[in-house]
Amino acid sequence: MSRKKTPKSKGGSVPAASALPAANGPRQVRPGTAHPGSEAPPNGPPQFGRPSLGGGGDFYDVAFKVMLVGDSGVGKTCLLVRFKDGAFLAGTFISTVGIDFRNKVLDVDGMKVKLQIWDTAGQERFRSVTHAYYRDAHALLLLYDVTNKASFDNIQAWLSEIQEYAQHNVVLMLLGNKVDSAHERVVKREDGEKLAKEYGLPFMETSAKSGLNVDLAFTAIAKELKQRSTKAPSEPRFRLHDYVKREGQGSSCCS
Ligand SMILES: Nc1nc2c(ncn2[C@@H]2O[C@H](COP(=O)(O)OP(=O)(O)OP(=O)(O)O)[C@@H](O)[C@H]2O)c(=O)[nH]1
Ligand SMILES: [Mg+2]
Repeated sequence: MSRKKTPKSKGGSVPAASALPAANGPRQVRPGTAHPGSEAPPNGPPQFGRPSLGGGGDFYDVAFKVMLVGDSGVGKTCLLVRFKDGAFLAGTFISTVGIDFRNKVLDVDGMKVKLQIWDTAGQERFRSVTHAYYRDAHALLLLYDVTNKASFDNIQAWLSEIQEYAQHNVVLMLLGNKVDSAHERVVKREDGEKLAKEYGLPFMETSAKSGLNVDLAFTAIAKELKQRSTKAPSEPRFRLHDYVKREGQGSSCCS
C-alpha cells in the first residue's frame, strides 16, 4: 500500500468565527491557518495514504478524525497534550477558544494510522462552532471530570448533541478524567460504568496528569477505526468494549 507523507504539523487552531465548514462546498479558512480538513476526510470513507506532494514528515496508511468533547475544564486539552507530547499542562487553566487540532500517527498492527485530533471548546458560547464539526468526526471521546459532578450530569446532554449532529456510525467512548485527584473525586467509577452500560459505550477512567489510560484510549479508537476501514476477513474481529475492559487500568494505580 502506498503511504502518505504528512508535514510534521503541530496542528493548528481554527478560530470560532472564521472556519466553519460549509454545509456543501469548500470550507472557509482564514489565510495562514492550517486547516484540518485538507488532510483527513469527512466521516465516511477514511482517507487512505497516497504519495505526497509535500515535504518531509511522517508516513501514514489511513487517516481519521477524532473529536474531544465535554464540559469546559474536564481536561480535553490536557488529555490531547499528554497523548501528543507526553506532558501535563499544570498551572493556570487556559480555556480553549473555538477548536484546535493535533496530528499523531500510530502504528496499529503494522499499519500507520494517522489520527487528526480536534480539541473543542467546552464553553457553551462555542457550542455552535463545535456542532459544525461533528459530522466530519469518525470518533468522539466524550469526557467528564470525576471531581466535578455537573460535568458528569451533563453527559446525557452531550449524548443528545452527539445524536443530533454526529454521524450515526461514529465511534464513541466515555472517559472519566482526573482520577489522580482521589481526594476530590465525587463521581464513583461504578457510576461511570453504569452510565456507559446504559448507553452501550466503552468506558475508561483516565488521568491527563499521570497519563493513566491516555494512550490506551486513543489506541483503542485507532484500532476500531482501522478495523472498520480495512475489514480483512482473515483478521480476528477487534472488539472495542472487550479491549478497553481488558487493557484499562484501575484508578488506584499510577498516581
Ligand atoms: N488533577 C488533574 N487535573 C487535570 C487533569 N486534566 C486536566 N486537569 C486540569 O484541569 C484544568 C482544565 O484542563 P483543560 O484540559 O484545559 O480543560 P478543557 O476540557 O480543555 O477545557 P475547555 O478548553 O474550556 O473546554 C487545568 O487546570 C488542568 O491542569 C487531570 O487528569 N488531573
Ligand atoms: Mg481545552
